[in-house]
Amino acid sequence: MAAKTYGIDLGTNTIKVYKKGEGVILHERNIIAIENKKKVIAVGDEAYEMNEKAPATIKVVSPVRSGVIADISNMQRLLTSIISKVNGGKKSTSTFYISVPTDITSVEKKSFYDTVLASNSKVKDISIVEKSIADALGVGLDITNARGVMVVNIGADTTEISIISLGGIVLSKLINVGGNKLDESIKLYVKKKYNLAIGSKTAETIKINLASALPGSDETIAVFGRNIVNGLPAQMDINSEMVYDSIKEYLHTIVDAIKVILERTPPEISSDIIESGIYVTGGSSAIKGLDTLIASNTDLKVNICDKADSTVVEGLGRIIEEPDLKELAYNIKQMTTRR
Ligand SMILES: Nc1ncnc2c1ncn2[C@@H]1O[C@H](COP(=O)(O)OP(=O)(O)OP(=O)(O)O)[C@@H](O)[C@H]1O
Repeated sequence: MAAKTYGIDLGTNTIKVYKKGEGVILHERNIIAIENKKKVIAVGDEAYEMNEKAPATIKVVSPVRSGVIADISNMQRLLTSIISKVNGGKKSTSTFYISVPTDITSVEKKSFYDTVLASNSKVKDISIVEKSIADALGVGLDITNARGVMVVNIGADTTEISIISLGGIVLSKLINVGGNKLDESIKLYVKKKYNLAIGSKTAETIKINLASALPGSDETIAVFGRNIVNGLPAQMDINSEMVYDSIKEYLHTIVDAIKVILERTPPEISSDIIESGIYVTGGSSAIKGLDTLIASNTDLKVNICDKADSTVVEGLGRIIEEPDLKELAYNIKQMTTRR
């Protein structure tokens, strides 16, 4: 059987897979359900359906936390199952390109490599790509020239802010703020203000429907939860102003981190960024008004990207398909010589 080449973005909430010649073939939740501590009963979206609903014998686990692999053995089991699925249940010799956050330790980066290596018995080769490099390529930017660009990826547990020039990372900062913090905050706010306990999925639905980075919107949705005073199931209307109050602090933390990186950016690159603006990617960049919030606080143009939750895996795809971009990937031996 012919060798296959895959690009894999192992995010905190989602796992995305690109297959050479085909494009993005998988985009699912990065989550696994295990019965009696041993048996894998579901992975991906199917396991996510079980989250917060499963009996005590079934554990539903997210192996990536804050952008790094926190549970190596479950990540290996999940990835083994995902690779088998994309390979149609067969084992075939495969080459992998994997994205890793820049601002993590080399031990944490190596765990991504080790996980992919252990997940498939027929690994031919594994190349590593800095996540922000893949991200910028996925946006469609040419990053190999001397024009500096700024990319801000707002994901589930993390926001990674990077300045890229000449195919390398000039500056990078990873903060542990992303969509999951917003969900948590909405959950706490609803509990405190309305005595209503809601699950993480409901909090995410509220965010996706009502979150805005600016005050003044007036929308309402009905949500279901448990009244913590009488313990009974209850329904309540939640409005967008309440959601704004609960998330605004975190959005300002992201804006502040962007400003810190801008302050440290070399002047010649700053002038490039004034012209091209900031590129904002990641699933959480879909929050309404986020571009306006960042633009008004930085005086820079802000570009929110199409398919912003898939730019990293699309960028891995470009490296796989375009021979000129191969040099942006590196192997495990070169890892220690990189920043
Ligand atoms: N329409 C939307 N509005 C607001 N948030 C959204 C929307 N769609 C997705 N999100 C959020 O985007 C986040 C997932 O984004 P993404 O897939 O880029 O993250 P990830 O790669 O899994 O995480 P990380 O980059 O932190 O490792 C989740 O928090 C999700 O709730």
